[in-house]
Amino acid sequence: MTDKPGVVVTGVSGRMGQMLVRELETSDRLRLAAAVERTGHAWVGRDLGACMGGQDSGVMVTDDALEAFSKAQAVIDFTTPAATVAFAELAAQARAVHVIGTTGLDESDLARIAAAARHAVVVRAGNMSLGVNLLTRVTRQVAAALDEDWDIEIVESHHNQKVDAPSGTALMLGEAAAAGRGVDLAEVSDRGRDGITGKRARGHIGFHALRGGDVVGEHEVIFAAAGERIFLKHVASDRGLFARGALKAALWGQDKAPGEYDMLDVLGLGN
Ligand SMILES: NC(=O)C1=CN([C@@H]2O[C@H](COP(=O)(O)OP(=O)(O)OC[C@H]3O[C@@H](n4cnc5c(N)ncnc54)[C@H](O)[C@@H]3O)[C@@H](O)[C@H]2O)C=CC1
Ligand SMILES: O=C(O)C1=N[C@H](C(=O)O)C[C@H](O)C1
Repeated sequence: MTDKPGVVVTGVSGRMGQMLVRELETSDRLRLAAAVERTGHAWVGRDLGACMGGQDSGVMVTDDALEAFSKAQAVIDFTTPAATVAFAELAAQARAVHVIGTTGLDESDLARIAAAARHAVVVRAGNMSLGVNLLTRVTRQVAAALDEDWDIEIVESHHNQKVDAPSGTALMLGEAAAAGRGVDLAEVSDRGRDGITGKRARGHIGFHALRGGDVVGEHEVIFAAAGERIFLKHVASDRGLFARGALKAALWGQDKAPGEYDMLDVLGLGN
């Protein structure tokens, strides 16, 4: 028996799921309690270690999320919006800390997550890295210091398997820029441009998504004015970065009151 908090990894066969398992293997603060995949997935019912190409680990992959969550203190979830909303309700029932990395969540998904957070701790961020979260702070400061003579454009690049755009990180950066300017992002957001779009609207924030190869994640905020430009850029070259951030959040959440938190809270970067 161990007193390390137990973690359930959902979407365990995914890019982030497998990275989380690898990080948990070497963690001296947390342990893997269970591994969840979607019903019908080839890994369900098999030993996780063997599925990942190694020795049997004694952890069987399951599609019974509630049963898995009831054995753990935290759920780390990088899956899909539909799965994440369902898991938020189940994690709240199990009173497990729910760390959400899933992106592409819409307003109704966010409302259901907020409802679940009345009963349990939820930590949600479109990016779990220290660098990006720090970049949101810097973006907000720069946007606050500049007026609308400075056009703001956000460019993101990801691998060719990514299914949502703009990325969760790009939206975090857009929210930060809008907050710095004191405007509502929904009212000034321009998503890509195509055709006869007309001139750029003053004060708008543009988003552009590149997809290709195995790019882990790159984000750039460009402030462009007459005669000069400022570039703020973050490059992620290792998904382990996001997994380690998620583990930190799972541990941080253990003694917190129910509610919704983000990585700025976890990293102590303030709001
Ligand atoms: N916040 C952050 O720092 C990061 C967020 N992400 C986000 O995490 C999500 C996953 O990314 P990847 O791992 O690259 O995707 P992926 O497609 O490799 O993995 C997703 C996994 O979820 C599983 N899944 C889907 N529905 C499920 C269900 N109902 N129950 C259990 N498992 C289910 C899939 O079978 C798959 O194995 C995306 O939304 C991505 O944008 C990715 C990296 C970092
Ligand atoms: O899908 C990914 O891979 C990533 N998704 C997150 C996002 O949407 O910003 C974080 C990171 O950029 C990798």
